[in-house]
Amino acid sequence: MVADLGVEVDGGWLFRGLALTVAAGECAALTGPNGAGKSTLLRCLYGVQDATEGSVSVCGQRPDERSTAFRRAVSVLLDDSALFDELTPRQHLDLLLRSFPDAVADPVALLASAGLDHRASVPVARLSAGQRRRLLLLGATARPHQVLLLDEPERALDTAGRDWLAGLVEAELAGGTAVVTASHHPALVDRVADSVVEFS
Ligand SMILES: Nc1ncnc2c1ncn2[C@@H]1O[C@H](COP(=O)(O)OP(=O)(O)OP(=O)(O)O)[C@@H](O)[C@H]1O
Repeated sequence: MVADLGVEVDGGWLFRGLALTVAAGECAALTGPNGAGKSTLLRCLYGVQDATEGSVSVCGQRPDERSTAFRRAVSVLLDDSALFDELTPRQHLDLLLRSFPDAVADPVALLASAGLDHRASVPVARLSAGQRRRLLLLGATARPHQVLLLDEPERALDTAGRDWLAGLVEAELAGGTAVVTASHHPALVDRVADSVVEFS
């Protein structure tokens, strides 16, 4: 995935010499303090930020979020991932599944799995932060992908939501997805992840 990667910010190295390889069905967790560079690495992997040095290859491709082939291979939940306030969870999933006709997913079952069935027809603007997070995670996992990039997916989730998230990532791994996640969630870092990259 990455070799000898370095990102320089304001004349100093945020990180340098970073190597990371994640095989299909494996999960790498990125940990470390706020501001250490975890989100920056995820942005480099999705092609929305350039590294200063080193190489990045995801699914054999140079990351480029404008490339249809890349977007079909790599799904993502980043800091700035957003929803349409006026659309309902059901409308979001219908829209997504229309965009990816080969996605095998039942929106009713998906919403129920995330505990959102009773909020399926409520505009997103009226959902709680945790409910919006659950919908973003459904969106990221329902579309076709081989690689899943997650930035602190546990944010805003309650205890049950965090358990659901851990199960969701485990199911992704069982299905052969390669997962890279920045996380402070012990279940993801200590139990689910196959490797941990500690930022400092
Ligand atoms: N292109 C850039 N220009 C300016 N500053 C940048 C750039 N890329 C990253 N940074 C800075 O690098 C630092 C690392 O940010 P990043 O969001 O990657 O940290 P993080 O480990 O994900 O933190 P958190 O745990 O708080 O989410 C921040 O201070 C950020 O502002």
